[in-house]
Amino acid sequence: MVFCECTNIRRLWDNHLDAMSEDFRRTCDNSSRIEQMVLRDISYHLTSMGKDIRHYGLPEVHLTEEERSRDHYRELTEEQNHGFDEDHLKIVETLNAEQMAGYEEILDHVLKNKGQVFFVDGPGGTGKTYLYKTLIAKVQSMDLIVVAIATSGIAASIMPGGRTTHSRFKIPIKLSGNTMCSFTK
Ligand SMILES: Nc1ncnc2c1ncn2[C@@H]1O[C@H](COP(=O)(O)OP(=O)(O)OP(=O)(O)O)[C@@H](O)[C@H]1O
Repeated sequence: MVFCECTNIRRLWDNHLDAMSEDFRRTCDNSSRIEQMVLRDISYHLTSMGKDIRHYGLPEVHLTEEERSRDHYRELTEEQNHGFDEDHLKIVETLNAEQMAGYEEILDHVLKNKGQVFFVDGPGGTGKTYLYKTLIAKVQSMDLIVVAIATSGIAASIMPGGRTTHSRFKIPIKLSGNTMCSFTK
């Protein structure tokens, strides 16, 4: 629906509604409520890719105002709800001198609200992710938002709450001169 130019989405809907309803049928036996559940699920995924289900000619999805505004601030809500691992806070006690220097420098900028780009470099296995983990936990423990992103899925998956850059910032696959990302400020 998002990346291909489907000519008949309504037919896709008609053909696959039954299969898409399968999980929802376990908890509900009212067909119109099940249909709404499927639509909400599709809407959820479309919103995460910067799209609006109302533009696809599917049956109307009944979202409350609260749900609509929640979806609008969804990235924010997601990042706020990650929670952090208490054990990761303790990592700071085990950092080596170089990791600690990076930790203190980066955290100092966070605490003083000073914008800065840091580039943490080192051969594989020297503790970069280890450092990120404790930094992420520390900043989240202060009720601040951390957007943990990486260019590859594997790198993203080893960071707490990590997402690929393309997914988090909704970077379009096809880029042109006026392409824009879509991320809630
Ligand atoms: N200061 C430390 N004390 C104890 N263990 C550490 C320390 N720093 C790193 N490690 C451990 O070393 C291993 C490699 O660290 P990590 O995965 O953070 O490296 P990396 O630099 O991110 O590697 P890569 O570049 O391959 O992703 C991990 O098991 C980690 O727990």
